[in-house]
Amino acid sequence: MPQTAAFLKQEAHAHHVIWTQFANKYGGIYRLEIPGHRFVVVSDPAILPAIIGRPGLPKWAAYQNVVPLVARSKVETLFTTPHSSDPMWKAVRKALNPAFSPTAIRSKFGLVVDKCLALADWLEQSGPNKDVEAQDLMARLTLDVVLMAGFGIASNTLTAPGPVPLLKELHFAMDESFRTFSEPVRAVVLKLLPFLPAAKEREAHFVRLYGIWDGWVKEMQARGPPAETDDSMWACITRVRDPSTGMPMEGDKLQAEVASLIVGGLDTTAQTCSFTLALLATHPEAQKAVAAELQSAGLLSTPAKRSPRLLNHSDLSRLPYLDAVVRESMRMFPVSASGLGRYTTEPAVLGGYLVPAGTEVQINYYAMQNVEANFPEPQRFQPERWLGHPRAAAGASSGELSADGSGEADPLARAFLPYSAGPRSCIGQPLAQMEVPTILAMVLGRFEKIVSSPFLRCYQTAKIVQKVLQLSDKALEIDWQLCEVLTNRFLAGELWEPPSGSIADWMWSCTRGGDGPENPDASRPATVEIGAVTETSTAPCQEITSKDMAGLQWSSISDRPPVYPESTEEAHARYTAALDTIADRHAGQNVLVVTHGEAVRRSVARLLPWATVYEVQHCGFTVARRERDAEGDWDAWELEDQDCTRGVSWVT
Ligand code: HEM
Repeated sequence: MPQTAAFLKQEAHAHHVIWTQFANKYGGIYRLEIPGHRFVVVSDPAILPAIIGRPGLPKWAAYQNVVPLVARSKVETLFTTPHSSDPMWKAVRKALNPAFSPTAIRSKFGLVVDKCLALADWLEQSGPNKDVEAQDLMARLTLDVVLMAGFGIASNTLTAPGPVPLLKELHFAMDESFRTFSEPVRAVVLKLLPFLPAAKEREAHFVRLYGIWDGWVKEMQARGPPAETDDSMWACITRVRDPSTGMPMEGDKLQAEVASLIVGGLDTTAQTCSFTLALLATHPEAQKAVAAELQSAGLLSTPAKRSPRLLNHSDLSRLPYLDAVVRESMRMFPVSASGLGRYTTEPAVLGGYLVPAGTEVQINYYAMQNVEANFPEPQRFQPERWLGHPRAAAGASSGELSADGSGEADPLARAFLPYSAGPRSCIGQPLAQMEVPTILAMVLGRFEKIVSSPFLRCYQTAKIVQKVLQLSDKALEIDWQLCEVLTNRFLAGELWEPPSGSIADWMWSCTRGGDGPENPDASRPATVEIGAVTETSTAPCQEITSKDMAGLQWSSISDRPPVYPESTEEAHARYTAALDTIADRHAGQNVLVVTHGEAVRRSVARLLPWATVYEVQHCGFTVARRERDAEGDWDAWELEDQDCTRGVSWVT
């Protein structure tokens, strides 16, 4: 254990990264001294059984810093109790087991799906141009899930916009808890001088937080004793009896146990999802592989099948690539990045070194999962490394740890412990392992886009398709760059005005109800066939009502009309540039572009320069795709083979 370092030089928030650099340099166990603390930092999985196996080392004192998150007084919870030999800890853990049994978790699957659908609505209503904070949305979703699944409390934060009081107060309290450690003097000053504004503000936050916990406990108590068959977390907690008194839990202890399950199930799961989404957003090839997997399982929303079948529980075991993505994300960004702390009450031999009593033993899971020794090219997001390593074999899912640390034959699984292992492993792991892939499969499978020319016939076609595919209004964008060439032949000159007000005031007034060049098919019903569904609109040129207009949105990239008048060549260049821009803007999505025959003809001619397009029927379509190469650059566009049933035909 050769290393002594000055903690004060380290950036507290990034210490897991710095400690990982030390692990790369000094190995799987090293000593670190900071004023008042003597640490041993461990990232060698072979040493873990002596630390977190049975009986293992007790949790270190810093766990007490999180008690104020869940209770005003000093009480122990499942999470903070130092020793796994503690009779009360044993009683709580045992009582809670039924809440996390396979049957119980399976019964909550529908709830998670419902919450994901609420998230889908939220995102669709926000539209593509509004930035959303993924972590906030995931925290809302996981809060709604853990409150309802565990405690029967309807929080519905995904249907109520605005800040969520619990999240606000909890995150303040978490920050305070961290500052107790990183700024110990501040904590003492605020305690000694309660009249300081900062101390008063702090107190007000905590009062509100305890008020929320208290309110929920009272709500549950008001329901009366849970039924015997009830295996919710709340029901299980009410069955706990203190081994020393035989009495049920009450007061702060009861509140703290409830609150720590909610806290345990919240940011952990939410951050796992948002890290995974961030990694997929920055690795389009992986995103595409997930989409392909979802598609082959019938779970991806596509223009041809807008509403995929609803995810069912058995799908979760049939999505190996998504599972690999989640594991890779949890490897790179374990939510317990800063490590788990234990301490030695007596001299202990760890990794061949004699560690004196009173040493803080820090398990650095982040390092363990990010050092070259355990994972080749650890900085690379490589879900493929997990393919062929079944999840069941992973230490993370078994929660077990062999006595010598070598029991796990799979070397990857052996060094992958995002839920920890042994008796103090995450009790919520079965719930999280169902929740995370469900959320991701539903989020990644659902979203598609329609971008339409603003001309009435395109808009109406797009509207019909949108309805058939059950897309929200916000999924339909109008893009000026897709409109037909702007010459006198198509637009009556006297109607030309830049779109200062409603588009209906000027553009559609020249086409509404008429049968001139804008509406060659005005008298014919428009029929759109998508998959098995056929939608017929009997009046393609009927008036657009203000209700239709309500959800209309202009594409943020091309909300200005093209120059007028423009030459045919200018219009051709515009169509093809527009397609590229739309594709870039919606990379990774299936986008239906509704435009004019001439624009379709030009686009096909650009992709197949040797071909002559001889027919583009009304509502004819074709499919273009492009892929990224290994460097992340786009390959050339490819057009799917000609299919005469689609109404776009060419000869080569
Ligand atoms: C992706 C999601 C999750 C991750 C990565 C995660 C990770 C962990 C880890 C690493 C520990 C060990 C902590 C230590 O020894 O210091 C732990 C413990 C714990 N977790 Fe989780 N957790 C997740 C989800 C949940 C959920 C959904 C719940 C409950 C609803 C939960 C409740 C708990 C509790 C109560 C403990 C303390 C167990 C004990 O000491 O007996 N966690 N979790």
